[in-house]
Amino acid sequence: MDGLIKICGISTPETLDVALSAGADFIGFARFPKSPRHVGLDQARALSRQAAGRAQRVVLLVDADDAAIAEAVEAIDPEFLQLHGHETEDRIREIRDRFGRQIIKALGIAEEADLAGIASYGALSDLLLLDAKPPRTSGALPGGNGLPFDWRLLTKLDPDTAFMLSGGLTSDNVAEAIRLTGAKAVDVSSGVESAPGIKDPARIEAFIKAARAAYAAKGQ
Ligand SMILES: O=C(O)c1ccccc1NCC(=O)[C@H](O)[C@H](O)COP(=O)(O)O
Repeated sequence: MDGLIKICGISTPETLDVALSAGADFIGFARFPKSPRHVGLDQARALSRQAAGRAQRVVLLVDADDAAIAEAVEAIDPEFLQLHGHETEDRIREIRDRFGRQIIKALGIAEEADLAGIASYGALSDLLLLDAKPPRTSGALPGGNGLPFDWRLLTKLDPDTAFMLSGGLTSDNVAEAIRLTGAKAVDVSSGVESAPGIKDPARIEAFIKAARAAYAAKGQ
């Protein structure tokens, strides 16, 4: 896992094309109706076909039941399921075994104590996503809030810990985030948007260019 970039919350063929052409490694499709990035099944099916073979397709789910996972898997045929809720270790095992897809488990980080979950969730995940904890305000989304956490917390981790970093990343701060945390994969949503749910082609290209340059500077 080296030098990877995920663009999350893609919902149009035009912005998908920009992300793929700019070299995104992962494309995330949100299946969470409260999200401004939520995609319907038919829309997701078409976008997934467009991305097939060009990037890893990720379905983002929040505490989804089996029926919701099954319909997303049927429509999108994703390589990865991203679990962005309060899924327990047992539930993650069950989802992995039942649906046979690679797992990205998101873990919210706000303070040092939150790092405790990294070992156990990391062992159950193909990729562990370290994201900012959502704000406590009512109606806040579980992710995609454009808020960074204190990246210095991650400097306490064993340097061999593999994780994907997200939360408030932009083309302006992604190089510093990679340099400081040693992240070998980064994920962005709000930072490549002009408004919630509206992806901006120029920001997608700028983000991918900045992340690639930062990885290259580290020889990745
Ligand atoms: O993006 C959403 O709308 C969303 C909704 C519910 C749960 C997770 C969500 N996004 C997860 C992601 O993978 C985002 O890329 C990640 O949280 C970073 O978001 P941002 O800080 O906006 O870049």
